[in-house]
Amino acid sequence: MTTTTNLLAVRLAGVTKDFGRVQAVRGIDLELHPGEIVAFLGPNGAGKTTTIDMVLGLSRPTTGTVEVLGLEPRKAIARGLVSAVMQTGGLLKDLTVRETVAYTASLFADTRPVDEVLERAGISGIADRRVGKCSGGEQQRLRFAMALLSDPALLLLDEPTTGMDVEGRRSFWSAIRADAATGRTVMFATHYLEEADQYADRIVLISKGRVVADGTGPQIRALASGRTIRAWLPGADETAVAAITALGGVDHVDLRGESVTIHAKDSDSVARYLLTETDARDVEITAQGIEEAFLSLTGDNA
Ligand SMILES: Nc1ncnc2c1ncn2[C@@H]1O[C@H](COP(=O)(O)OP(=O)(O)OP(=O)(O)O)[C@@H](O)[C@H]1O
Repeated sequence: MTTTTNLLAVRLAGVTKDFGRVQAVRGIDLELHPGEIVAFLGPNGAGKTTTIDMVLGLSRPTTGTVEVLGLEPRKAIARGLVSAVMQTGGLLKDLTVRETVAYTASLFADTRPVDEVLERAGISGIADRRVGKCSGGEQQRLRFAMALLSDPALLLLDEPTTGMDVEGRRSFWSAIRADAATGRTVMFATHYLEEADQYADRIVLISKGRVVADGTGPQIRALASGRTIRAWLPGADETAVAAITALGGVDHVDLRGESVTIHAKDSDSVARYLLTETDARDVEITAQGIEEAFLSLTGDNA
């Protein structure tokens, strides 16, 4: 693999991208270090594909700069430093898995051996199978094998497991993780918090074209660790809301009529307060699910 010591794998500085009046990316600053596996997590339309396309040199930012291994993206691609695993296309059904990789290898001057990339992608055992007979997950591992031919320092994957079953997903990611242990930088886009949490070293959460959180899986999950407390609070008004908001660990209070909904890290002290200091009734506490927390972090439950 081409060494990239001390160079950032990816650097985005003040990047925006407009499509006419649509602001797909609204100011992203991001640095990926060599060897990191980074999930780009966000809901539909967050700007994941737009950003990945800029890193791949397929489009240019409206403002700001994108660098890949210290180079302009197109230069990095031309030097074989970057590969992508796309979701669809590019496979001929009648070729076998090995023929597909060998054919792709024949288009380039200098590649890793076909058997080596088949092994790395975990598909040596199905090398003689026709592509048309491969499952969606096997076809994705084949695309991964093709992407490894240039031995890229950076691998980009845009929602690589969409439509795969649980087992397909698991084998796909175990191949990616085993390969990344060699020092390759991997950046992947996903909708799935679970997938980001399980397979990435770092999660960059994006929403509406901006980074809204950046951390390890446990750090992102901690952001999502709150509780929701609902209660009936007779005579509740703005003063009551202010008193609850002032309690430690309360993130958000919403009052509709006399029904109050509180998001808090410390649900016990909120419940204690409601039951001892107010006339609250029907106090109910629920754990904030990971998906619910994700939606509240990305502001998509508004
Ligand atoms: N070529 C284009 N022309 C106009 N608008 C575009 C274009 N490409 C993307 N957009 C818009 O930019 C926003 C971001 O889209 P993008 O595809 O980057 O999001 P995403 O996070 O990858 O979403 P998904 O998970 O659905 O793929 C969306 O509002 C989308 O409709």
